[in-house]
Amino acid sequence: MNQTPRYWAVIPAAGGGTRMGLNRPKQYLPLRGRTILEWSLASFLDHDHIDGVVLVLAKNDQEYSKLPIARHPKIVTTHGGVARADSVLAGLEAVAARTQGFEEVFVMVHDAARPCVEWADIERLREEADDEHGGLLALPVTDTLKKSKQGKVSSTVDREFIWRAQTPQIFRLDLLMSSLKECAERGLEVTDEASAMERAGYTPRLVRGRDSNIKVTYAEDLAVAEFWLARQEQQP
Ligand SMILES: Nc1ccn([C@@H]2O[C@H](COP(=O)(O)OP(=O)(O)OP(=O)(O)O)[C@@H](O)[C@H]2O)c(=O)n1
Ligand SMILES: C[C@](O)(CO)[C@H](O)COP(=O)(O)O
Repeated sequence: MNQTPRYWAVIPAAGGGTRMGLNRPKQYLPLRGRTILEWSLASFLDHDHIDGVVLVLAKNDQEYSKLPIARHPKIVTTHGGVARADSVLAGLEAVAARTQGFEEVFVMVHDAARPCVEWADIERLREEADDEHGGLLALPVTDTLKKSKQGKVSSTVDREFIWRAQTPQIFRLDLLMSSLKECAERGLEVTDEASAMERAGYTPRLVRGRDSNIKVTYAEDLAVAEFWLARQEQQP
């Protein structure tokens, strides 16, 4: 049994991007000379500690094979499912098939729709959160939070302990797989990996991320992503 920890990335890219309101999945939209997907993959492909990247594509994906990145030796593809969690689980199974014989495998799950993630943040997350609890990039909220009832405020939420979850999220492969499978078996919907780990009793570490690591969800997010990428290019 090889005892050196190994690191893989899983990039779920099987969504349809319905909230963008366009007729193609948002991960293939152009942004500063590349697709959103290529930006989201870039820092993982450049990362020496990451052995491989599993890219999870929709079964009917027509676009990935046309990209130059499709020939990248570090990328393996597989097919996703109906919900994001199904796609992530498919990606984890592909990692498991390629890492047999390694005692400790960590996996970083990162949305294909977060193109502005920075290499340094991926590395900080890897260093700070590689125990059995894992961790995620996240940011404390800065707005006052209201709970609504029929369009009116029912209460104000104490924001002191509220953080916004981002990706990447890092977990031990075996623990994340079993946690996600358990949620699926119990019919529990989870919108990120940390939720599945929390339900299994773990306490993932919150590693401070950046405002720039946005998830491109609505059409207006494209200009924001463009702004952050331009700014990153200007930095030394
Ligand atoms: N069945 C799914 C659903 C989502 N995703 C991926 O999960 C990430 C975050 O999901 P989201 O922003 O919700 O993307 P979409 O599902 O594409 O968007 P929408 O909900 O607007 O349709 C994206 O990279 C998306 O491709 C996936 O791999 N498989
Ligand atoms: C995983 C995630 O990006 C963390 O903020 C988010 O939960 C994905 O949510 P979506 O509803 O699939 O866009």
